[in-house]
Amino acid sequence: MLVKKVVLNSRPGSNRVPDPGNFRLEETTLAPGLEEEEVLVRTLYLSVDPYMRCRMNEDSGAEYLTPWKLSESVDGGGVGVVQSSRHDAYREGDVVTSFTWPWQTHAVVKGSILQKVNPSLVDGHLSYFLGAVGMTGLTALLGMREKGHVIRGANQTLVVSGAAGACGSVAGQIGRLDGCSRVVGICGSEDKCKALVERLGFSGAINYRLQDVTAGLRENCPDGIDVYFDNVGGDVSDAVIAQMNEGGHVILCGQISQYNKDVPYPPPLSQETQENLRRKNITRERFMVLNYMSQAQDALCELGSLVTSGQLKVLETIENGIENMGVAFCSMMKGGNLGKQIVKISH
Ligand SMILES: NC(=O)C1=CN([C@@H]2O[C@H](COP(=O)(O)OP(=O)(O)OC[C@H]3O[C@@H](n4cnc5c(N)ncnc54)[C@H](OP(=O)(O)O)[C@@H]3O)[C@@H](O)[C@H]2O)C=CC1
Ligand SMILES: CCCCCC(=O)/C=C/[C@H]1[C@H](O)CC(=O)[C@@H]1CCCCCCC(=O)O
Repeated sequence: MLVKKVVLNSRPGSNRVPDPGNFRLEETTLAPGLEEEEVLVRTLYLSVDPYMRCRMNEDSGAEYLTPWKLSESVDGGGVGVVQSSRHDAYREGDVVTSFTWPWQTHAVVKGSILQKVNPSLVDGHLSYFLGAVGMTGLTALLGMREKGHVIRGANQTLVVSGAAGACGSVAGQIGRLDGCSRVVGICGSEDKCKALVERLGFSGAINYRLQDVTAGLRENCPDGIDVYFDNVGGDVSDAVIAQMNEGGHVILCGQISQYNKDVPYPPPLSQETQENLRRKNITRERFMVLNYMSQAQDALCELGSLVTSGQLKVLETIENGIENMGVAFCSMMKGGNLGKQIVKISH
């Protein structure tokens, strides 16, 4: 069978913005037949995610991330359908997902990398398994619950950076559903600010590209900030932490503003921000969703029922075609996505 695949064409270098030309589309032939434990899958949707920027480097900078190899198939989150199987757990027609799905139109994979999913959990919106009812939704839900210390009725203000993205858009909604009295998002466009307030029920939104973040926070958070879901790091996070209340909590989810720079993860904080954290006794704990997979099944069921009951709104940006994987990835890294960036590969 002739299939299309995306390989890493070149590395951007650890201090540069990635370019779609860093990826290359190739054709390859899948050998007929399957070995024992193997599964032939057809790809429906692929995910592009910020951590992939680190996998483009020769040294990913994180112990749990392996660098992609030059001229080899790239991989990440994917969802698809089983076409044939020699693994006991999978049958033709099953919908399956994986964190390490090859960027190919079809692929032969080991059954052990797959998990079977139930389409009724997402009312048939299978791309949600890569977003709100998948890895980024889990990150938002479990990150808020494990590190946010939200107490219903405690009149807490939550601020979310990267708020119109995949994790941020769900984290803000979970904060509201769990009882925060004010939820303010920080993001990079007027359209995104509008979507946060009008579609997702955020109390306010700040466009960090146009507005002074410090002034915007003073206006939107008159009682200070109790919980901060941090997706971006850098200057935006310094400004948020400066207005946090005594005993507040930072959920250190990601630091995308630093991923095109040659710095370790998590990147070092300024002296002033370190001093702010210490003086106000603010916790700032690293959260990594992969460390909480024992809670994943229950959390995914909760996310699924919040979505299907309409309590959790889902935002997605869908690009079409495997040839556009690099375009979609680079666009997401620059803020081209509203909600989860997905690429549709086949029907
Ligand atoms: N800890 C964990 O287990 C996990 C962590 N993450 C982390 O969560 C964060 C969000 O990921 P995800 O939701 O998938 O991605 P998003 O859907 O949020 O997409 C990335 C967004 O980052 C914003 N951005 C890009 N550059 C900057 C910058 N310099 N300053 C501020 N914002 C910027 C852009 O939005 P805008 O228009 O607002 O600039 C862009 O849309 C990332 O840091 C990621 O690494 C993700 C999954 C799991
Ligand atoms: C170095 C920057 C990491 C910032 C945090 C982040 O984005 C983490 C993302 C992971 C999250 O915990 C769940 C995931 O799916 C992301 C990692 C995926 C791991 C795949 C590993 C594949 C491999 O390296 O072989």
